[in-house]
Amino acid sequence: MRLFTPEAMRAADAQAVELGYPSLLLMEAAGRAVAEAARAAWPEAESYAVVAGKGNNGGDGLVAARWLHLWGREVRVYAPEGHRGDAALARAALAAHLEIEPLEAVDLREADVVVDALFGTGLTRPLEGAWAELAERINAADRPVVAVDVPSGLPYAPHVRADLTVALAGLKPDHVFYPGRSACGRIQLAPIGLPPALLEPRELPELLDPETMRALLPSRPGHAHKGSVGRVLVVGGAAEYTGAPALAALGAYRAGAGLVTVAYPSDARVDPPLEAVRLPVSRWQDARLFEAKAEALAVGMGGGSGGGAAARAALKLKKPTVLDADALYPEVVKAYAAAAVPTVITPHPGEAARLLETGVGTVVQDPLGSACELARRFRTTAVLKGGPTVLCEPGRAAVNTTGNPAMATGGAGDVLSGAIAAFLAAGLAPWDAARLGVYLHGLAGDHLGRIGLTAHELAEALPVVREKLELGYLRPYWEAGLLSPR
Ligand SMILES: NC(=O)C1=CN([C@@H]2O[C@H](COP(=O)(O)OP(=O)(O)OC[C@H]3O[C@@H](n4cnc5c(N)ncnc54)[C@H](OP(=O)(O)O)[C@@H]3O)[C@@H](O)[C@H]2O)[C@@H](O)CC1
Ligand SMILES: [K+]
Repeated sequence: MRLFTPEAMRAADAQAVELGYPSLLLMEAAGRAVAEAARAAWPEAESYAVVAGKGNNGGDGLVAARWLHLWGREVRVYAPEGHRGDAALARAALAAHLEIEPLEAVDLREADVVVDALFGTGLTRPLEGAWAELAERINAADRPVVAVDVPSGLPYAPHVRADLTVALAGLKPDHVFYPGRSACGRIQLAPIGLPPALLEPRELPELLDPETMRALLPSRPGHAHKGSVGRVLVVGGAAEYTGAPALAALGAYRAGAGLVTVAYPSDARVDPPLEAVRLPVSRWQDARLFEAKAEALAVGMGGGSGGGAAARAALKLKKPTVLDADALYPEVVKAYAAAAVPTVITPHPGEAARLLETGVGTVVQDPLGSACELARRFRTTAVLKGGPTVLCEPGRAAVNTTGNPAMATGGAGDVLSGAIAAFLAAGLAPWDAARLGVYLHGLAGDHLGRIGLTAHELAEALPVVREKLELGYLRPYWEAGLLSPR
């Protein structure tokens, strides 16, 4: 599954038409899918109000109105004049059954459900005047709202707030990024007949789904031993951050590492898990660091002001490395790129801004663009943490579909770095280790769910959700009937 920009969606649509697929069939499938989704979501509803706009989103609404009417529901339809193309045909088909009232007559008092078909992906600017007023009225009516494709007005304000959004053909940024996502309510993806080949353009970001992630899980052969399934060296810790390396070690073990060694300054009271090998060093150039048995490293967590020095020392091992927190300085990450060491960097927006020498606001406003700039500038796999976490490496990008705001808690990032390092150590390429680590970590957060969860619990939940994934129990959130994780 890919994340479609409105332009990419239009391009797929146009390609289907070029291949000979009649565009009216797409609109018919879209409108009917909306009607079916509304009927399934509110089976008791008898009366509907369909508020349609002047473009194809409105056309979809007119098709939905016809089907709801044919199924015996009470339907009032409000739409402006002047539809063109397929929307005009949808209007003609509806007009054979029902009177279409002007938008000035909108009355939502008798409606059990409101269908919002004002604007979809063709919106080019914020709603104003009468259009803005209509969106506000839909919200004020306090009725269940089903949005056609996207809640009208997004990504700007004002916009409709829906209970159910029927995403047509593919998911778009407002179904995935905030604030759009919180205005969508439940999200249901409706295939409308586009040929599957048009729905997987490789240049668009991938939305992580359970099936793809399951295929990445490293296998555990019967003759496995602790030295054969991936050993991780965690390098970090400082006087004031003693928990971070311990949580990274726990994350690595809970993601399946065979052996974890934790190297930390001997004057810091780091307390690694009982199962870890301890490597207190009085200086980062200690020879024992370079002899540590590990196939991958997690570096920088809780490193404080010594994080850069720790990362420079760890670079000498020349092993695949996750760079986090106090290792995330431009000169450090550039040194790894220059040494051609495979890296995954895991910044939060503040650290990403530091690396890109820009403001946090810029990063938050365009997470995908920022992650891709990090990947390009530092020749690395970039994991930009957030809601949702996005990933990029030169030539490809992905958006995570698991996780929730309860995971905004101290130490959660350390667990993630440890988990990604465990997958690197198991032999996965940086892109696969990063995607799998991020996906499982979010899944652990969704499994725990409640605000107040701790990083420690996140690590503990990793084997539980891994098993669910392995057994094929999971479905992507956009499949019918599933709640989007906020
Ligand atoms: N595979 C697919 O993708 C399929 C997509 N389908 C559907 O098509 C939808 C996209 O349809 P669309 O392109 O006609 O755009 P839509 O959102 O109806 O609005 C366009 C109109 O709004 C206007 N306008 C813009 N901003 C405005 C503003 N602020 N305030 C006022 N007016 C504004 C703009 O004109 P403008 O004023 O900019 O000249 C234009 O007249 C998509 O979401 C899906 O529902 C399906 O039918 C089948 C297959
Ligand atoms: K809409």
